[in-house]
This record gives sequence, C-alpha cells and structure tokens, in this order.
Amino acid sequence: MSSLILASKSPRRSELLQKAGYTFTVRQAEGPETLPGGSAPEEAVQQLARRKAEEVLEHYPDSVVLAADTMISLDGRILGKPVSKEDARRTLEALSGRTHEVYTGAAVFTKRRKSVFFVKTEVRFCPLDTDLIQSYLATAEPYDKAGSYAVQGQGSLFVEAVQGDFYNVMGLPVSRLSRELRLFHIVPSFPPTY
Ligand SMILES: Cc1cn([C@H]2C[C@H](O)[C@@H](COP(=O)(O)OP(=O)(O)OP(=O)(O)O)O2)c(=O)[nH]c1=O
Repeated sequence: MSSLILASKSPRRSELLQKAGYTFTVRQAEGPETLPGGSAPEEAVQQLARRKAEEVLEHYPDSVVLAADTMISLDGRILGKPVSKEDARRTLEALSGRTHEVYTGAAVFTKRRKSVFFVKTEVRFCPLDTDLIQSYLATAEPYDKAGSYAVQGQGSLFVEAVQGDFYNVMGLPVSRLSRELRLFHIVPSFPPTY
C-alpha cells in the first residue's frame, strides 16, 4: 500500500486529517500560488490544488499525494488571504450581514490516477460592528486565512449559519475526501481506547 503525503503547510489541514485517523507525512509545495485570472472560484481552487499535488508528486512518485486550496467568494468575486490589515478590514466589512461561499478544491494524485474535486459551503455572517472588527484585526487570526477569518477560532463570533460541511470551511472536506481516498486504498485507522 502506498503512503499518503499531505502537500500543505496549513496546520489546520494536518490537524483535520490526523483527527480523522489518517497516517501521513507533510511535504509542502514551494511554487507560487498565483491565482488563475478570470476563473470561477471552483475552477481556481481545483487548479491550485492540482498544481500543488503535481509538484510534490514529482518528488515522491510512489506516494499518494493530497493537496488542497481554499478561497471564499462574495457576489462572484474571489477573496483569498488578506495582503494587509486594511485588506482584511475591507473583507470583513464586505462579509458583514451577508452570505458568502467557501470553496475548497482537493487533488489526490498518484502517477497512475488523478482525482480533483471541490466542495462548497455557505456561511452567513451576522452584522458586525466596527469595534468587533477592530479587535479581531489586532489578533493574528485573520492573516493566514482565506476571507480573513477563522470559523474555528474567534471568527466564530461572526458566524450566524453554516450550510454544508463545516470542515470544508477550515480547509479540508474530510468526509468527501475520505470517500476519494478509499479509491486510492487509503483508509483511516480507529485505535481502540481500552
Ligand atoms: C475561511 C477559513 C479559512 N481557513 C484557512 C484554511 C487554509 O489554511 C487557508 C487558506 O489558504 P490556502 O492557500 O488554501 O492554504 P495554505 O496556504 O494555508 O496552505 P497550503 O497552500 O500549503 O495547503 O485559510 C481557516 O482556517 N478557517 C476559515 O474559516
């Protein structure tokens, strides 16, 4: 059976995969994350996931390589990670009181078989007051996250409703992914606790 490699520097992805019971090693892709201009979010996340998986598979051709990419979309406009505090502020103000979509694209590659898919989750934010946004921007939380918030952290204060897979918002649609990994003979283990 081939070993699983997670091609990601995201600590959230590692944590989710590990908690689901998978054994894997982490080897991150080094190439630039350039957004394919003009593409729809579902295309963009799948393309970036594919690129990261391809890069790492070149170095580990006998492994099963998993890569992912997460972006959010508001009114058809893609919002990735913030480039500055002002950018994060603008994003959170735009998300306030509205529903946006979170897309995660995932690629599972071996040299013989390649599978790419995406999962969409809708997130509705409550109306956010300026003080709350200001306090949040003073923390480290928004800056390495798509959409400038972490649903699993203090960003929970913003979230009114989630429709779809919560874990997809954190960066990995674990359940859908597990069905895909099974096709590559990668299954989680369930260690007994007695
Ligand atoms: C919306 C949202 C995003 N995120 C995270 C998931 C991803 O790690 C990150 C989006 O950036 P990505 O570019 O998808 O991932 P990454 O750069 O962290 O890691 P790599 O490319 O090496 O795989 O935002 C949260 O943790 N919580 C959230 O609520």
